[in-house]
Amino acid sequence: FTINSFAINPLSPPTSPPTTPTTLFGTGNTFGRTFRITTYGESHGGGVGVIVDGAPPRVPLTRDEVQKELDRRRPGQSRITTPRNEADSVEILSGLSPSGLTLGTPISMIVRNKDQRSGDYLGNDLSLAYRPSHADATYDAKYGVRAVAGGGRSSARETIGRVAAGAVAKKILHMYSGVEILAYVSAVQDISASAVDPDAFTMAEVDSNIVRCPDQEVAEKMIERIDEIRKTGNSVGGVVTCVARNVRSGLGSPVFDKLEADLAKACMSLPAAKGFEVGSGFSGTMLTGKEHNDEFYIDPATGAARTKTNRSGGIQGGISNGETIVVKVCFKPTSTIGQSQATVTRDGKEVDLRGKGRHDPCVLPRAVPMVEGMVAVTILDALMQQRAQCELLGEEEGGEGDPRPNPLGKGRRREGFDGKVERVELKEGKKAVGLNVDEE
Ligand SMILES: C=C(O[C@@H]1CC(C(=O)O)=C[C@@H](OP(=O)(O)O)[C@H]1O)C(=O)O
Repeated sequence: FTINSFAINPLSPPTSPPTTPTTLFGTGNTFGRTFRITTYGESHGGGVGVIVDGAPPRVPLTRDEVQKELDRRRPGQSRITTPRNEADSVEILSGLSPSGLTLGTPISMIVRNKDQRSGDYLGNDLSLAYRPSHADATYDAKYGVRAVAGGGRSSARETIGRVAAGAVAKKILHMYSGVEILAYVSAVQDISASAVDPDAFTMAEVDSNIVRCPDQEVAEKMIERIDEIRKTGNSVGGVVTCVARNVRSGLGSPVFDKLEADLAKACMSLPAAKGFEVGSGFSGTMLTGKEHNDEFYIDPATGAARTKTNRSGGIQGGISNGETIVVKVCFKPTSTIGQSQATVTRDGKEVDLRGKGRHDPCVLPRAVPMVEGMVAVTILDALMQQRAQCELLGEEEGGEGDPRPNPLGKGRRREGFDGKVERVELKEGKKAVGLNVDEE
């Protein structure tokens, strides 16, 4: 039994290319190209974790830095999250020197499951019938077998590996250029926080309440709503907004690997994610081009090219432009609820099923570190590719030999800029009204 062997007859050359190992790469457990993460483990198995491959060597990394992020994600942290009580204590098994520097070799991190209660799933209705809108039915359709207890790989526990990898990526990005990746809950159902400044809110503000919304008044209303819904055995969804500050320009590879396409895949692969937006997103369709375009100007403080507004969400043409990256991810209401709903059994009978066990009435507060982690992994991967391809010969952005005459983006400064912004007239600058000049 061989999958990759390809018999080559020297007299009749092959008409199609041989199957390469990469064409088999469809199992879905790995994300990233240069900074690559592979998660593993089921919700009720021995443990869950991640292998991070491609991290640069000589980065100081402590277990506590990873644990800090996992503590923000762990279950049982408040009355509005699942009561499953896990400390989610991480062990770093490989990839670190005795003095705590990354070795450049795979970093393996594991969290052992401690508080699984498989009796919530096994030997009762949940083992026979599919939870409506959960991954139960589709996993069975795909594999013909599933980890009934706890939902296996489809459980939010899988995100432990992503958050741990995200902690490593965040650290490296911060060391590189002070990149700061922060998310918050911007909506729970129709209750939304619209006055949060993407450049100003802090992690301390986000984490100062159990729903993780930096607008305290709105946070209270969100918590009230989740409490109400929790008491009825039901669930609600909402939106996480994530910003990445101090990201340099030039990240993202046209055409299929645009930064926003990679970010969308990263975020949409989180459990319960159902929608993704960059910058103005869907609301941008209400504006005209004249209203929507982010006009450029020269920043009088730095001489760099900047945009006056940021409807692009920091990405133009699939490439970062040096402004703050802003994305939104929407999460559906948790599918496992304590109310009875119509469904079917594995052997094709119609039944009513009521969810059992311990579940989040709203996944949003715990989704915050998950989104941050995935955004960090994606941006670091794009940064490493940029350095590998476009700056291989040393022309680092803003460094010696940089071929770009004027730097782009908020964190940049034009060499020798004297604070005087020059203004010139282009030949046809004022004339053009309407796109089709021939019609005039
Ligand atoms: C435990 C976590 O979330 C779990 C996600 C989840 C699901 O169906 O996705 C079901 C629950 O698991 P269990 O039934 O084993 O208690 C949640 O508690 C976690 O994220 O760490």
